[in-house]
Amino acid sequence: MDGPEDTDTLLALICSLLPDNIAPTQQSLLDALLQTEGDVEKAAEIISKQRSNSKRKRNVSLDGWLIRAASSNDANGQPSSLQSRLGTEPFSKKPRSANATTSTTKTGPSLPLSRPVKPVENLLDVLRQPLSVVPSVPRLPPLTLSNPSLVAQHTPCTHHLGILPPELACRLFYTMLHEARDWSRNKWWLVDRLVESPHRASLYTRHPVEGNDEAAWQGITRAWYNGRRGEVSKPFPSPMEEACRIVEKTVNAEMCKRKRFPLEWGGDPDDPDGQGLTWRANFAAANCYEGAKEGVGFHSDRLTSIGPYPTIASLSLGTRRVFRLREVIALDEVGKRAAQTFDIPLPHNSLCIMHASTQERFKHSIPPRSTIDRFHPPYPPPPELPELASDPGNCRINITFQFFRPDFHPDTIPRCKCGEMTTLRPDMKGRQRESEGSDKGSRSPGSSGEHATTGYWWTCTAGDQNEGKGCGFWKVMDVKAEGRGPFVSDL
Ligand SMILES: O=C(O)CCC(=O)C(=O)O
Ligand SMILES: [Fe+2]
Repeated sequence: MDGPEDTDTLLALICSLLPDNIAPTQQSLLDALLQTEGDVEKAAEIISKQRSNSKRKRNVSLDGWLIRAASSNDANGQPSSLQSRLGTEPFSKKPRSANATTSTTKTGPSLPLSRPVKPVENLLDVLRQPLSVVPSVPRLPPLTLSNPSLVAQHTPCTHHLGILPPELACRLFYTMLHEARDWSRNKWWLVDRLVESPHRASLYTRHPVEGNDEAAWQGITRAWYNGRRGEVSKPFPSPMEEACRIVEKTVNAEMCKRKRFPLEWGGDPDDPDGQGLTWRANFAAANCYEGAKEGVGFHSDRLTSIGPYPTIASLSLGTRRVFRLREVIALDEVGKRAAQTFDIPLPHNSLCIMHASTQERFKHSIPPRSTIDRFHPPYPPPPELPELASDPGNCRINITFQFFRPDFHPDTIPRCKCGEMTTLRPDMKGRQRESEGSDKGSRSPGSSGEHATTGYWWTCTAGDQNEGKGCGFWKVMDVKAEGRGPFVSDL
C-alpha cells in the first residue's frame, strides 16, 4: 500500500511548506530537492528565498512560518525537524541524522493520539497541491490499452478476460462485498497530517498457514497495515480459495513464456510448500471501491515480504474501473523523454498480472472518476449470504494475490533505530546507479525493452504510525550479505 515514499509526495510536501502566493514549477521543485539531497525543509527555504529575491512579495519569513507551523503541531512545543520525520526514499549515500523519538504506538483504526490533530484527510486531496507544472519535455497524453494484446505490447503486465467461471466470479464478488463491511481505510501519517486512502482494504492469508509460522504472518500483516499493531489477517473464504487455484495456473502458464529476471525468486518447485509451482499465492490484499469517487493514489507495492521483481496477480470483480500505470523516468533520462501513462480498463472477472519489473518501473493507481458504469451481476446473491450493506451495482472488488518469499521472512528484515521493521523499496529513479557513476544501460518503455538493474533500499517507515516521526534510517539492500535467495540467477 502507499505511504510517504516517493518523489511526488516530497514535491507535495515542499508545496505544503510554501506560502499560498508561491506556485513553483515542477522543475524548480525537483532542482531544489536535488540540491538539498531530499531535504524538504531546506528545499522549501531555497524556493521561497528565490521568490522573495525576485518578487519581494512576501512579508513573512519562511523560517518564522516553519517554526510556527512546527510548534503548533508539536506536543512539546518543540520546533521539530520535518526532514527527520519523513520516512523517505534516500537521495544520497550519506545517512541522515537519526532523531530518536518517544513513541506512542498506535493500535487499531482509531489511532489514539498524544496531541490534538487536524482531522484525517483524504490522501488524494493532500497530494492535490497547487503545482504549476512546466515539463522540460512535452507531456505524453495517457494511452488507453483497451485489449490484452495492447497491454502486453506496452507494459510488463498481461490482462486476462473472463478468468473465472461466471458463477464463481459472481459468488466471490458477493462474498467479498459482504466481507467488506468489516474492512477499513488504511491510515498513516504524512508529516503532520493523518491521511487515509479513499477506499477500504483488508489482508487475507491462505490457510493452512505455511510452515505453521503464525509469528511470520503476524509480522507480514503488521507491515502490510503500515506498521499498525493489533490488526489480524483473515483466512481466504472458500470461493477465494477456488479462484486462487485458477489464478495460480494462469500466472504459472504466463510466467513460463516470459524472460525471468535474475533477482526473482528461484525457489525449488520440489519444495513441499512449492507444490510444483514457480509462483504461488499465499496471501492477498482485498480492496473495495464504492462509487466513482473512491480510488487509490499512485504507488508501487511494498516489497518487504515479496522481494524484488515480484509477480502480483490482481483480480477485478464488479463495476469496471480504470487501472492507471505511470512510468517512472530514471534520473539519467529526465529531460530526455517523458513518462508514459497507460490506462487499462478492468472489467468484472478479469485478471491483470503485474509481472516482474512492474513494481520497479511503474507506479499504479485507481483514479477517482466522475461517473461509474453500473454493474449488473449476472447471478443473484447466494441465498446463504445475509443482505448486502452496499449496492453491488456501484462497487468494485479487487483481490491482489501475492507470494510471500521465505527468504524475506520478518525475522530477516533489518530493524531501524526506532526498533521497527524497515520497508523495502526499489530505487525507481536509478539513484544508486547515478551515485556509483555506473552505466548499466537505460530503460525503455514496453515489455521488450532492456531494463537497467534496479537497486533497493531498506527505509524506516515507523513515522507512518508514529505521528510522522521516524528515524530516517536507510540502507542499501545487499542480497548476498543478507543471505537471501535462491534467486533465478542461482538456478
Ligand atoms: O484495485 C486495484 O486494482 C489496485 C490495488 C492496489 O494497488 C493494491 O492493493 O496495492
Ligand atoms: Fe498496489
